[in-house]
Amino acid sequence: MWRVAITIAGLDSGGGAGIHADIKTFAAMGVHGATALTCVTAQNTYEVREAQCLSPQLVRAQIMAVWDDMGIDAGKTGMLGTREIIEEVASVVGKLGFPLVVDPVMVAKSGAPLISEDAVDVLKRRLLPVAKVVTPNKPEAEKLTGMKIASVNDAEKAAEFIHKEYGTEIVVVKGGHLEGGEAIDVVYYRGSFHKFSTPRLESRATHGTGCAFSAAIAAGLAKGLDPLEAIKTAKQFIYTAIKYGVAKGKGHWPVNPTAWVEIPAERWRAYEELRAALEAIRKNAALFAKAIPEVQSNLGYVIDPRYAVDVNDVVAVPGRIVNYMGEARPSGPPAFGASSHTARKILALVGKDPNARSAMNIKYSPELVERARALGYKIAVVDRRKEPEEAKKIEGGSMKWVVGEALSQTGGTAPDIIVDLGDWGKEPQITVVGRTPTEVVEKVLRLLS
Ligand SMILES: Cc1ncc(COP(=O)(O)OP(=O)(O)O)c(N)n1
Ligand SMILES: Cc1nc(C(=O)O)sc1CCOP(=O)(O)O
Repeated sequence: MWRVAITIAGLDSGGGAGIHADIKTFAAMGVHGATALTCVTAQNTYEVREAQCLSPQLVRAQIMAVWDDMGIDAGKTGMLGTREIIEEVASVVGKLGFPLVVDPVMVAKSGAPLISEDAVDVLKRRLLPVAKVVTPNKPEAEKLTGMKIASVNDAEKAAEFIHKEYGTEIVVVKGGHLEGGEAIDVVYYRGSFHKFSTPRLESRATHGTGCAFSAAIAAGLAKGLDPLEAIKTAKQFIYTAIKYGVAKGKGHWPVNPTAWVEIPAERWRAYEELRAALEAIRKNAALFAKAIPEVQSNLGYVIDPRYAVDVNDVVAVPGRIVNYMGEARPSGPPAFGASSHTARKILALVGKDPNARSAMNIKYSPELVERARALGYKIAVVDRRKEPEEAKKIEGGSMKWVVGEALSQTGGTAPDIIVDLGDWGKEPQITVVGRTPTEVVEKVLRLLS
């Protein structure tokens, strides 16, 4: 069943915070997202240039238009701009009664005010009493309580104070601005404290964190999750959104709410692509068997390089592709993290050429190199005897060195094949490179045919 969540918030023209962050979050969390726009800001990752708010009546009309048509299962507020808008939102939410998460946005990361000074009191006295959850960060909690917050203990006192003073049922004081190796959020709920923590990320991608976090809680509530479950999931969600942030802009980069669904989707796509390519090898098993080297072959495929961190993001064949009685056979179904050499080679390749996402090692022979030349393949030849001792000592250093040498011959874009002439105790090999495993398999087939 579809659930509806509404964001009552401002627009950030840079798309990092405000309603953009909220709607991306709603979509990633699987709820239908609706909007009541409060203010328009001309904003990017480093400054707010202009801001203009709509009339309170128009904000109410947007909420009512959604309510009258599909109902609202939960909502959240972000930038509310003026005291009049806050009063109107408090009045309409109080009447409709859907669970509301208030992100008490006061100042943008760039330092610009997002709410007028005289509105903070209205937010405390009118909006917080009708909210189910409020999610202040340290400076916001300090402003709401008048307390200084320097520790988890202080955060607990502030959370309890906000509940008792303003009546919000659940208070989440976020730990992003506190010191320590873990970012600990403190939750006050029904007389008890709960802590949710994730490792602290030293990331530049923090624009929109408060927006996406509160939207994720609202999405959880809209789906009917227990509030603590909704907060716990939102914490994991925002960790992912920061870790895989959008590396764009001159200031604080935008968080990436879609990483939550894009990464699992990418892994599935990569798995399926590799499976299809292995099927093509099976169909030509006798031909491929001739190309299996002593160390055996592997075929790997990395997920979208924006999300690739290490060998666990490369899908390959566990136990490699072997020559079994004259037929090439994958030893098992594809798995992530199944390859070391091929995976490192691919990671080094995509680090320089984002299109070179797949590779397979095959047996070296001068005839195959000649055939590649005849086919017009772009070829790089690497002499492993020249590999410096330092590269050999580093984990995965050799693969990086081979790829670096190869791409220095081809102007920075990946060749079709890298010919590795081997060294003492190192079998010479050919690595066939392509955008997808299917393309790699096709290139190998052409070489062997
Ligand atoms: C339109 C708009 N709404 C909210 C914000 C706040 O976003 P940000 O500055 O990233 O701070 P957090 O709330 O995410 O901590 C904004 N800048 N613009
Ligand atoms: C053992 C070996 N060495 C290679 C090289 O290119 O030097 S390719 C290879 C076989 C594949 O290994 P994996 O399963 O770790 O990808």
